[in-house]
Amino acid sequence: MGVPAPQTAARETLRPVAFAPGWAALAVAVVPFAVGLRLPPGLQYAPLAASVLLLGLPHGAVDHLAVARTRGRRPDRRAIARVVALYAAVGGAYAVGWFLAPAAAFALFIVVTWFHWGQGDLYALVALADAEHLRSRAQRVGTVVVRGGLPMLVPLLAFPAWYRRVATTLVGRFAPDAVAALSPAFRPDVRLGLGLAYGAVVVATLALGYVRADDRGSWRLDAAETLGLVAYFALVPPVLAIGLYFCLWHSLRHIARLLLVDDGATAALGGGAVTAAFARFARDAFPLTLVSLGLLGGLAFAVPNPPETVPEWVGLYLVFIAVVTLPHVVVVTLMDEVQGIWA
Ligand SMILES: CC1=C(/C=C/C(C)=C/C=C/C(C)=C/C=O)C(C)(C)CCC1
Ligand SMILES: [Fe+2]
Repeated sequence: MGVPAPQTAARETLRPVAFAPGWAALAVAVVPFAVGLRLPPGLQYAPLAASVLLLGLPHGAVDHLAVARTRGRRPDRRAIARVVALYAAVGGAYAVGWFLAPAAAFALFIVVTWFHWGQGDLYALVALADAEHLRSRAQRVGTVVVRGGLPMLVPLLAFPAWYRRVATTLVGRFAPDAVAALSPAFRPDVRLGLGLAYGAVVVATLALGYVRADDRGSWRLDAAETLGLVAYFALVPPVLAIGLYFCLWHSLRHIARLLLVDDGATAALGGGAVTAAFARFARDAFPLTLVSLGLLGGLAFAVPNPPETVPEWVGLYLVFIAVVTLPHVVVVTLMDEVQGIWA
């Protein structure tokens, strides 16, 4: 992938900012659980709650500008209107789907997040970490399956009861009994089968990358992150694990990507002004983050069983995230296309 010259310096500045906080936070979070301590459940919801304003929700609130910028254009009214229409049509249809078939909508949420978080990490590897070991499209598809499966499948294998509880909370805003349709996914034999198939894809993808690598530096990074995340999602209870990962891993990497298509931010980063670049992002993301909060409040009134407890509010928030993630994935896939991430 060709990187335009002004971006080279910006990328150098951004790389540690995009990667290090995620590595550090996840490594620290593993420690108490690895030595057998427990954290109060109230605390475990904190990162997901914080994601409403910090990094998480805002990382998608620049979608209306992102496609045009990725194409090297200034986002004009028509470009913004197209993205708003995409959100209304795709997000709107999926929101209706949650009311009509909540269990199926939940299953789709997991599949879509699997793809989306996988594609986010593929970008980080290819464009930020210069992963030259990922040469073919097959390897890149394998990497998306591997990286997305870490947050979506490993918790199902390690913490099925938590997973079911969260599924029940989301589906329960609509139809409490509907969650029974998801029961097969929690059966030990089904989980074992999924775990074995997934393990085979992890081993095959990493082995192929090892064979194809000239200089093994980027392969080592890929393998270390993958195995580190297996340990992380196997040890840290999922609400906490996903809350931290969403903010400091997925969203931070995506914000770094957004800064690299914003000429003003790229210029600031080229001069080492990291804070100024992130301030530009915050300014761009602010209006639609506010709109999102309004829509989330509206959703709370619209669902048959409005949320009352913190876990139920977090469940409703996740339904809202699901609805906005589907159009967000279309935007990010267009960015992938323009930037040749799957080449
Ligand atoms: C919290 C949680 C879960 C699901 C979280 C999901 C699916 C989050 C998706 C977020 C997205 C798509 C953000 C946008 O980039 C699981 C896996 C059921 C396990 C239990 C805890
Ligand atoms: Fe995202």
